[in-house]
Amino acid sequence: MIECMNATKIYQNGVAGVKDVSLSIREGEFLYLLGSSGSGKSTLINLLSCQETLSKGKAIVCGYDLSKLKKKDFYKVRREIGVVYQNYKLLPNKTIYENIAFILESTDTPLDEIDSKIRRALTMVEIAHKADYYPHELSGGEQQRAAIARAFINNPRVLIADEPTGNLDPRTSMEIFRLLHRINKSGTTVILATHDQKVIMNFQYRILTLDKGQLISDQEQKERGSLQYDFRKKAYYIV
Ligand SMILES: Nc1ncnc2c1ncn2[C@@H]1O[C@H](COP(=O)(O)OP(=O)(O)OP(=O)(O)O)[C@@H](O)[C@H]1O
Repeated sequence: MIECMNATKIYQNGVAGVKDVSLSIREGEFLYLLGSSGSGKSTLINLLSCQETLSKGKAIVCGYDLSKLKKKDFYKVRREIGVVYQNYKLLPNKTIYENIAFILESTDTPLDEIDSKIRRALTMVEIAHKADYYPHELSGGEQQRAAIARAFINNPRVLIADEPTGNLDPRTSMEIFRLLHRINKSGTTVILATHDQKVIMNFQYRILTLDKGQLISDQEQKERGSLQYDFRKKAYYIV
């Protein structure tokens, strides 16, 4: 589904956002992208979702070779990849419903399908009753659910979440993690970037760790159990 071979991004100021990253992500995987601030998580996400272009190396995403893809065809990759951001990026002057409709209208979805698609997506993220609210009228967790519904509305093959719980309390964060896992169970590949190394989820997962733009480890965990949050230790753990 995603293959990177020495993928490198050098910004105009000479800083390497990511350097010689090689990895392979299979369809349906749930994986964490860990790394401290500045380690290159957002750069890698922006490369994979065609928000940035490669400086060197190769990346193949959903069958598209990004090193050869023309700018006019970037939308083909973007429709396969939904991205969720820490600060939600919802349009403030549109209701939640309109925020999602905006995406569907720009992809030529037939008008008679728009309403049912939006209702289904909002039901999936459990905020159907807030469809006509504006973003500022929602809690952080609800706004993130709306952002997930928006990213998911075109059934992308990959959902990438860049620090989706950075602004949320632990309990709400856990609800968002559970939601992402539900989405993964339905077959979507999920990549969750975070610098919170204490986050541990309750089923099979893989952790890629970046440091100074380089991939320094790639581990797979097969542990299963149920997820608990320890408020004293401020950590998630499996029981
Ligand atoms: N547009 C840019 N121009 C120049 N340098 C950049 C740009 N964006 C990121 N960088 C640099 O690239 C490196 C990786 O940044 P990146 O934002 O990918 O890290 P990150 O792991 O996502 O960090 P955080 O967790 O703080 O969001 C950093 O040194 C950063 O300063």
